[in-house]
Amino acid sequence: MGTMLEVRDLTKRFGGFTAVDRIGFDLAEGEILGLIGPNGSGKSTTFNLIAGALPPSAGSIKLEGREIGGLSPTEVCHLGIARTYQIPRPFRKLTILENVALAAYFGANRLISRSEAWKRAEDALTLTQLPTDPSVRVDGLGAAGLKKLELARALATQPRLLLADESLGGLDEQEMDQAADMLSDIRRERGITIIWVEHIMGVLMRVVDRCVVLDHGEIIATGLPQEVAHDPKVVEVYLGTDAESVQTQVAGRSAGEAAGGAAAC
Ligand SMILES: Nc1ncnc2c1ncn2[C@@H]1O[C@H](COP(=O)(O)OP(=O)(O)OP(=O)(O)O)[C@@H](O)[C@H]1O
Repeated sequence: MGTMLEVRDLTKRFGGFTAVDRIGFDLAEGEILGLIGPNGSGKSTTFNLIAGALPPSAGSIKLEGREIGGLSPTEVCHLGIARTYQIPRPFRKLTILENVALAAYFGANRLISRSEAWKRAEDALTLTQLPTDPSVRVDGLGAAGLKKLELARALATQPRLLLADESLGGLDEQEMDQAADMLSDIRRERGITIIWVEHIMGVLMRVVDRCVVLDHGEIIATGLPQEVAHDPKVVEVYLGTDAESVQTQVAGRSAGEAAGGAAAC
C-alpha cells in the first residue's frame, strides 16, 4: 500500500495564536486514521487545512506526492478529497436525492450529465442506507439521518480520500455504533481512505487503524488504538474519563479480533 497523504510541519497561526503547530503524519492508502483530541486542540483547523478551507501558515500537505496546501476547496475536491461537515446544512426545500445529486454534479472533476449525477447520488444513498425514492424530503430526517446525508453528499463526489468531521455528534449510542460501522464498510467495500475527526474517542477506537492525538495544536501521540488509549499523555488530556471507555472499546476490539482469528484458523 502506497502513501496517500504526507503532512509535514503543518502550521496554522491566527494572528499571534498558533492553532496547529508543526504537525506531521502519513496516511496509507486504504487506511482509516482517527484524528482525535479535546475541544480546541486543532482538529478542525487541521481538517480545514487539508480540505482547502484554510491556507497553511507553513508546512506542507502532499496528496500522492503533489502539494495541495493552499489550493481552494473546489480544487481539493476535484483531486478526490471529500469532506463532511460537523453541522449538516442541507438544502431543506430539496429532496434527499436532489441534495446528493447536486453534490455529485458540482463535486465531479469533469462535466457529468444529469443522469450520471443521479446515478452517483443513488449509489451514495444506497451506501449510506438512505432512501433512494426521489420524492423523500430532507425535513423528516433526524440527527442520524442528517449525518448520513452529509456522508452521502461527500461520497457522491466519488472521493479517494474522505475527511469525516465529528460524525458522532448528537447521536445516541446505537446510532454511534452504526455510524462507525458505516465508515468501516465504506472503506472495505470501496477502498476509500478515511481521516475521521472526533473529540469523543470511544467508538472511533473500534474501527480506526491508527490514531493521531492532538492537544494545544501539537501531536502528543500517534499509534495503534490500544497504544494511544494507554498513553499517559492521552489519558491525562482526557482526564481519565473518556480514556476508560476507550480502553473498554479497544479491549472489545481485541477480543473480537482474537475470536475472528480463531474462527479463521
Ligand atoms: N478563525 C479562527 N480565528 C482565531 N482562532 C481560531 C480560529 N479557528 C480556530 N481558532 C482557535 O484555534 C484553536 C483550535 O480550534 P479547532 O476548532 O481547530 O479545535 P478542535 O480540536 O477542532 O475543537 P472542537 O473539538 O471544539 O471542534 C481553538 O483555540 C480555536 O479557538
